[in-house]
Amino acid sequence: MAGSAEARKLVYLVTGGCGFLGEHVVRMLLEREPRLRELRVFDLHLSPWLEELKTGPVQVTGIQGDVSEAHEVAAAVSGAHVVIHTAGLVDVFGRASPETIYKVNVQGTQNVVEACVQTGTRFLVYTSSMEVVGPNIKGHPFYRGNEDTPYEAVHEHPYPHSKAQAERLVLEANGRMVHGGLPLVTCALRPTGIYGEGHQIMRDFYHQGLRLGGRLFRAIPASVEHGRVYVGNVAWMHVLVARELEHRAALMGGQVYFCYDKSPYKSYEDFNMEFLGPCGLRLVGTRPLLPYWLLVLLATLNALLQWLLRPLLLYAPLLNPYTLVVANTTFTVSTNKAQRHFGYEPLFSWEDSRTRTILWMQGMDSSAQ
Ligand SMILES: NC(=O)C1=CN([C@@H]2O[C@H](COP(=O)(O)OP(=O)(O)OC[C@H]3O[C@@H](n4cnc5c(N)ncnc54)[C@H](O)[C@@H]3O)[C@@H](O)[C@H]2O)C=CC1
Ligand SMILES: CC(C)CCC[C@@H](C)[C@H]1CC[C@H]2[C@@H]3[C@H](O)CC4=CC(=O)CC[C@]4(C)[C@H]3CC[C@]12C
Repeated sequence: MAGSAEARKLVYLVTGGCGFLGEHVVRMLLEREPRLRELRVFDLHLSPWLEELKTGPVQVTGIQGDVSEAHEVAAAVSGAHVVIHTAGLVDVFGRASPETIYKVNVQGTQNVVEACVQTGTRFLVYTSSMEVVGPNIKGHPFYRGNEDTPYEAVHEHPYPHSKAQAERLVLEANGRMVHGGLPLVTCALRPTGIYGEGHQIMRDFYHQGLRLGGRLFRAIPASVEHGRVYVGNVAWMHVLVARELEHRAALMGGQVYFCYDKSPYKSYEDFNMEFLGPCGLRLVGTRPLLPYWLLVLLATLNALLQWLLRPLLLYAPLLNPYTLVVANTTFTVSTNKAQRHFGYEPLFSWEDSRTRTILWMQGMDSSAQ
């Protein structure tokens, strides 16, 4: 009877449901949560593909709204059993002001928590980030660490700072009484760098490579490991956590989990080449072509130009002092906490994840011609 009309009783809300990760969470819920009756997709901008999802057995409701507007959030949350809060302003390039980042990421999350409390929603899953831990600006390596590995988290950049504050709000809300007198159960998932179908930065690297005659130039030593996780597995973790929070509230409530899978440990650039290579690009150099001090200089120059040009135009290149430190500092996780706490196993093998990402990139290539 799984999936039949009688078994379908739950209402889920996914904030940021039209984003890169959000879309995968939405599609995964429709495929793998047979108890779903209604799926609310809340986003600043609703995507056209939502319409195609409205023909199935689950009622899919698109809600155009802003997480920083408390009344809009409360209206969307009211009557939902579970909230998966993925909405966020992902900006490490200086496109948005620090104030806007805080408003969306911190105030928006506070609004979600308060809406749960006011309206009686008991289960809240928050998409946090590896960035709440690091890499820190001192460039300390985090080598295959887990949720308990000590690390000096120093947040000066608005994005990681806002994600850390938001994560704390979510975890501190665990156990608060919601309307109706039952306790709120919350937890936070911390993906490392997500990749897969729809990944904008991968798209940017691909187009940059095409502009450079099919070449990219190595900037980071191959020995610097950067944690990556496939978007389908991150979505699957969200679906599992949302399902299991009810049954394992005492164990999982207030906990953080890194998102991990079997993606190999590699440098940021070598990992990208797993997909860009089969699309015809080549990474030039076995060692960085430019010395590190020159990259630091260029990154600083970019930051200066951004500041000088701000009154006239938005200059926000990929390279800045923050992204250089993140890309140039080892940060990888090795943990089985999600497996121990709620039986998580990656749904997609590394081979599947790789193939799916390559096919997406090749499709993007032909649709651009
Ligand atoms: N992309 C990555 O590598 C990682 C992302 N994350 C987190 O995962 C979450 C999703 O990130 P992505 O899918 O990569 O980003 P994204 O930018 O593709 O998706 C974010 C979604 O949130 C929506 N949104 C932004 N501001 C909003 C607002 N004020 N009200 C309502 N909706 C709003 C956007 O319209 C977008 O659809 C974020 O919370 C991010 O911090 C965490 C770790 C790594
Ligand atoms: C040309 C440079 C030397 C290399 C630029 C690469 C950078 C743009 C990216 C390297 C590492 C990425 C970040 C990392 O994967 C962790 C992240 C987690 C998040 O929650 C959001 C995205 C990001 C900050 C991601 C952003 C791009 C990089 C900095």
